[in-house]
Order: sequence, then C-alpha cells, then structure tokens
Amino acid sequence: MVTKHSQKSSRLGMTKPKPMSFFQNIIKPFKRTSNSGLEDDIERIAALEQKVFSFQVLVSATKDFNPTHKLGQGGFGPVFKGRLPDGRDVAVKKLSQASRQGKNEFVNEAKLLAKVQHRNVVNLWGYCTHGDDKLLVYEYVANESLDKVLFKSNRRSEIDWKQRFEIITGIARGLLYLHEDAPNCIIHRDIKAGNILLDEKWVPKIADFGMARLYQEDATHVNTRVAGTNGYMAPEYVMHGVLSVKADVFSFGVVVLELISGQKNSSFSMRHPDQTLLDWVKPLVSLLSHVPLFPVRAGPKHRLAYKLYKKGRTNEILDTEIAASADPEQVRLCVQIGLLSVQGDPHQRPAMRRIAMLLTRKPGHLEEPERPGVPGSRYGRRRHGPSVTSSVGTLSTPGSSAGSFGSNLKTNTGSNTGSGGVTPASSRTPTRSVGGASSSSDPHGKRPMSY
Ligand SMILES: Nc1ncnc2c1ncn2[C@@H]1O[C@H](COP(=O)(O)OP(=O)(O)OP(=O)(O)O)[C@@H](O)[C@H]1O
Repeated sequence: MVTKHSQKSSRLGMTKPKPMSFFQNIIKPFKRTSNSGLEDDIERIAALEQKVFSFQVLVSATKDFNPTHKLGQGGFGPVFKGRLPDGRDVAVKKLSQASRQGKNEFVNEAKLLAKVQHRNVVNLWGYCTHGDDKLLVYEYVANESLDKVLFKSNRRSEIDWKQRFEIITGIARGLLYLHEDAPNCIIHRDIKAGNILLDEKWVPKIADFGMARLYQEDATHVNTRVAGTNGYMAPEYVMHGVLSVKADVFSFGVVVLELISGQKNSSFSMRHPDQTLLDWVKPLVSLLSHVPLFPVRAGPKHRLAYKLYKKGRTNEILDTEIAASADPEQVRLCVQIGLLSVQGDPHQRPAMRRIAMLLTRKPGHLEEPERPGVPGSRYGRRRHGPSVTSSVGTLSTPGSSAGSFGSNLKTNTGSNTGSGGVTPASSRTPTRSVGGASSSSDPHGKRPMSY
C-alpha cells in the first residue's frame, strides 16, 4: 500500500521526507518494505546522494533545452533554466564539447565540487553525463549577475550602499570559504562581477568555481577563458602564470572598487597587462583631482591618496547614485580593503580571512593607517620583522613601482602568520607557476591547477 503522500513524493521524484503524522512515520518503514518500487526508491535516493541527475530529468526540466529557457551562453557552454520534478529551480550548464576531459575525470571532479556548500557560493547540486554531453546542475539564483546590475542596466541605484557593503562582505566570506574551509582549497581564478550572482535578497553567490577542473581544454582549443578574465587578473598571474589564493584576492579587490565606484575596470590590454590597475586608478585620481589642496600632478599618487584619505575625502570615489545611502566609515574601510587587495606584490595583499575579519569589525575599531611607504621600501619593511601590528600596505600598480596609490592599514597581509593572517590555504595550495617547474601538476602545462 502506498500512502497519498508517498505517491506524491514518488511522482515528484523527491527524496526529502514531507511532514507526516506520528503514526504515519512509525508505520512508514513497514509499508515501504511491501512496496515493489522499493528498489527504485533506493536507487533514486542513492543517485541523488551521489548527486547524479538522469539526462531525462534534465531534458524535461529544461523543456528539451528549449531556447526560451536559455539563461545565457558562457565561455564553457550554454546555461538553461529548469525546474526539477520536486519544484526546485535549477540552472543547467551544458559544457561545450571542446572540453577534453574524460567522463570519469569529470564525474570525480563534479562529485568533489558538489561537496562545496556555502551561502555565498552557488551550490552545485549535481551533474549528469550522457553520451558526449556533460552537464552541471546548479541552484538557480534568481537575480542577475552583479555586472548586469552595476554596468549593463539602469539598475545601479537598486543596490544602495548597505546592500553593496553586504555584497562585499558576502563575497569575502564565500572566498574565504573556498580558500580555507572548503573540502579542498579552491582558487577560483575568475572572480569578477559577472561571476557574482545575486539572489532575490541580493545575497551574493560566487559562481563558476572549480571550472578549470571541470572543463579541461583540448590543446587544439586553447581558450584563455579558463585562465581568467581581462581586467580582473592579478599581474603575477597574467605576466608569469603564478597562481595563489592572492590572485583571487586581487580580483576581489577589483570587484570591491567596482562596487564602490559603480565603474567598470575594463580597459585592459593583453599587450600592456600592467596597465590594468593604472587604468583603474586613473579615473579615481581624476575624480579626486578637483580637490584644490592635492592636484593630481603634485606628487606620487599614493601620497595624494593618503592625504585625501587622511582628509576623509575617500567618499569622493563613491558612486554618486548611492552617495546618500553611504556610511562614510564603511566606504573608507572598503576603499582601503580594495586598494590593499590590488597591490602589485601578492604577499602584500591581505588574506581573505583578514579581509573578512576587517569587514565584520565596527569601523571605529579599525587602526589608523600610518604614512604610506615610498616605492621600493615595502620589502625592507617586511624584512624588518612583520608582526601582528606591522605596518604594511604600500600599494603599487602591477608590475611597476610607479603610480602607487593608497594608504597603510595596520594589517597582517597573509604573508606572515600573525593573528588573523594565517594562510592555511596558501600552505595547502602552494603557489604554482604556469610553464614553470611547478606546472608539472598540470599535464598540459597550460595553466595551474586551481585546487
Ligand atoms: N546558477 C545560476 N542561476 C541563475 N543564472 C545563472 C546561473 N549560472 C549561470 N547563470 C546565468 O547564465 C548565463 C551564463 O553564465 P556563465 O557563468 O556560463 O557565463 P558568463 O558568466 O556569462 O560568462 P563567462 O563564462 O565568460 O564567465 C549568465 O547570464 C548567468 O548569469
């Protein structure tokens, strides 16, 4: 005998027990033993625990991958919206067949990534292989990606300062989780506004983590897509293929500055990779240039920025659309964090743990920054013994000692092991270099492993 409820569950393909009466719960196991569909049920439950979706379920969820269900076309393939039999909305990513990855390898990677669960990370609910098709099934995130809200619509004002601050904090938490708390340390490698999805409450969720492992390009399909996105990549990664968690910190810093200013950091050229940050900093400096006391040409930019910072004028880089809602102390904190994160020297960038901690502090408790160092002095400072309160944070543009811009924040940068600056992720995942000796971990030598 099958209860009305179990009939419904079966029809919906659900495995989650629905509330039942006390009596029903007691007799349920006995009833099920007499159910001839028991084996099917067990199989289905086992399949779901393994996170395997049948192709047929995904076909009907997406109405046979109907173009009207297409959410977009990413570098790895098209993404479709679907609804599972149990009513859950999903985003199904159909990996393009340029991936050279074998089925078993894909399944192993997907299984591993499906264990990555965090509020600020788009959860991978499962996967599917069917012939040559490889599909990934993600939770559906209702709002658009951050880049669409910030740059591609007139919706910028919909996310006020409070929301932007929460988005910054959420991304920091998600990244901290990926770097230090996930089952395996995951270096995302492609943190950008387009990979931050926003749910209906504007909670940010980091998308596309682990793609380098799920989508391995054929040598004939060299596609730098997997390696990251122009404008967000850390200079040491762009120029030398050196990958560490600090590459993600750099990209995070770019996103933070974009969120604060509402301006996209896009003017990046592969021929002049070290211009990334310069191009970013220029508009900021020009925004600040109207301050009569500190004309742009008066001296090194970092000193100018420091003076402006000391004068409490950091707010002037803020998106005018949201100026009214802004908390100046929080804006200042975020500008500092953004600028610390995009420092040229990866060792100087704070670890995500330190950033997440700074963001949860009451702004009034933040240490006062000291005068910025001059270009070239930062290594000297570090040699003189980093400590918990050591003053670091000299900011320099990638690949160049010119154009330093920023302030000193008493912080631990993750290059040492003082409180708040521990870098277990770094130690779990040594810095790797594309094309260097350590790239032997990547049999194709094209890019570093991401975790
Ligand atoms: N889990 C999801 N929920 C809702 N929409 C999603 C989800 N994942 C992806 N999308 C949407 O699907 C589209 C394609 O996403 P995808 O991540 O594949 O590529 P992209 O971010 O647009 O580009 P790229 O691959 O270059 O990063 C985007 O519009 C994205 O917002």
